[in-house]
Amino acid sequence: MSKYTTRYASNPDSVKNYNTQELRDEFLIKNVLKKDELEWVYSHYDRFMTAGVMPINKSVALDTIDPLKASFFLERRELGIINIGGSGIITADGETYNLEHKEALYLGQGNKDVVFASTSSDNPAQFYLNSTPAHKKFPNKKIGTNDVEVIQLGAPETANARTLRKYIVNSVVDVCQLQMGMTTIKTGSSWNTMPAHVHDRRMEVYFYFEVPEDQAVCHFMGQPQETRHIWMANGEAVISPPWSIHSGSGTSSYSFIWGMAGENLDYGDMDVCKINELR
Ligand SMILES: O=C(O)C(=O)C[C@H](O)C(=O)CO
Ligand SMILES: [Zn+2]
Repeated sequence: MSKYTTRYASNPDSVKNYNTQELRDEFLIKNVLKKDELEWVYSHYDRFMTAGVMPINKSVALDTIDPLKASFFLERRELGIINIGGSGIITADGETYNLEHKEALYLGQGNKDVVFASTSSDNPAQFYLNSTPAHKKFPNKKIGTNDVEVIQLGAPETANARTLRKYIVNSVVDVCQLQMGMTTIKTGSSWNTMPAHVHDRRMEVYFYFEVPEDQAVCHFMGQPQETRHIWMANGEAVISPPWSIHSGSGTSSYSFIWGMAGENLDYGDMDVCKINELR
């Protein structure tokens, strides 16, 4: 049986009074990638679910969990998977998908038997998973590195030069509400998502990886005039409520996977904050 914990939605006025530990308990997801098991974080922001699995000694099945009250996990949900490890194999109702490093898979509503495996336990796959409620069945689709939409953002002068890769967006794959992609900060830059933005229409989760040992990312959250920070280590994720900015500055370069869900599928629907008006 897969494990899970629940995170309820919080009011921004209450969050203003949170101390460091309370902020971390509410929004930080530690140690996302679990060996040989799935452990979900079920957020009540848009009922967005986050997990990560490294199959090493055995393959791992996508079991349903009690809060879904569903006979199988994808009965009323869709799932996005990005592999940040070695070669992996995902089977979904008899179809096999081979996912190499930094390839992705979208699984639509209705897939009953889903199993995650690694090609080699010496270099296991590391599957990062986001799932959202779905109202319609769309076909499964593998997103290889050539299918991804790539954009360059920022500049070295403003310490925010980065490459953004859109994997699961509606110009690449048909989805109900899930969007996922990956951003890599270029060497010498530190900032992601600066200028920062909010999108009250959607919540978002950032999963930081490729953070070198002994380095960290300082993630900024909160309403634009009430920001707070959470220090993040490699392999940790953070929940961003719809009312919150989500931006980070690392002590080195790093990558992160962003996943979001909510009212619309318009990636560009963001309310950008003026840098010198942030507080
Ligand atoms: O570096 C960036 O900018 C991002 O990666 C932004 C995220 O994609 C995002 O927050 C989308 O709403
Ligand atoms: Zn965003």
